[in-house]
Amino acid sequence: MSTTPRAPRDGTAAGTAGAVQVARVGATAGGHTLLHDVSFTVPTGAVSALVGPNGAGKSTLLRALSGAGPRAGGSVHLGSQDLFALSRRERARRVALVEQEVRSEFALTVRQAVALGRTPHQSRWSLTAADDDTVVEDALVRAGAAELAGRELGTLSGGEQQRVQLARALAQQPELLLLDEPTNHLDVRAQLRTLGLLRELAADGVTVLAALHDLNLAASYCDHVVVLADGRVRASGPVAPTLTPALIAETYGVQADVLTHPRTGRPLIAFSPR
Ligand SMILES: Nc1ncnc2c1ncn2[C@@H]1O[C@H](COP(=O)(O)OP(=O)(O)OP(=O)(O)O)[C@@H](O)[C@H]1O
Repeated sequence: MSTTPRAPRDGTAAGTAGAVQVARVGATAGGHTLLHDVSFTVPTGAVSALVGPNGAGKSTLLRALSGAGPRAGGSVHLGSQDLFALSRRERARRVALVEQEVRSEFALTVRQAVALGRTPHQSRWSLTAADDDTVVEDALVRAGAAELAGRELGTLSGGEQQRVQLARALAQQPELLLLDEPTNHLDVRAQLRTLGLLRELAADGVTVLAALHDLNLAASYCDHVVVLADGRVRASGPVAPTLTPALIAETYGVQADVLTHPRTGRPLIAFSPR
């Protein structure tokens, strides 16, 4: 078995079955409303970027969608499946969240940490399925973390930890992959490699939503964008018509010229202070 995702469970073709419909999702913490009736669609077969200024609510939203963080009302459907009608374990078989920080109370090797991604697929009676090791090795290779497999997690650099986090999520074989700033510790080559991998996963049928600060990375690799500000969706849709200079100015308070990349033909954003 490889980390190639499984076919959608309802038997319909990839491209429609795994789209995510987020409807009126809210979140509160510490007496503050962090998300206000957030609604948008994440298409499958494409990589979607979640962008917005610091404090916009991107991490809060990803945690709410995955069930890892608070959610106040609303619904999240993956295809026709209401994700919050599932048990936590069933949801973990379908949804993986790659967070910014690796948290572990135990001294784990990288391979052990990645193998934890298999937990939702293991039964109480037979803890390790025969093909789990293959899935873990494949995930390590695809995330560029194979050479780190024997290292202790706590000794890794930020960029190395980020690759391990991605490998753990791949080992989970999710249908929906949520990533919180998956490139923030990575050098430019590793950033492009990670975004390229996300595109491969999307082409294989995984629905991918990644919070990104780098709007040019989003414009180069993502097909769809959700723009969040002050806990509200300001815009969402295909990248080129959505990321306009006016929207960027209004959302980030900077002047932006949206050019056309001379080689790829995709949007290329040049910034200047207002
Ligand atoms: N437990 C909490 N209690 C009160 N406020 C919180 C809590 N958790 C998050 N917040 C606030 O909610 C807002 C959204 O935080 P969040 O981390 O989701 O933003 P973000 O868009 O991911 O930001 P960044 O780009 O800086 O990572 C911030 O203003 C943050 O301070």
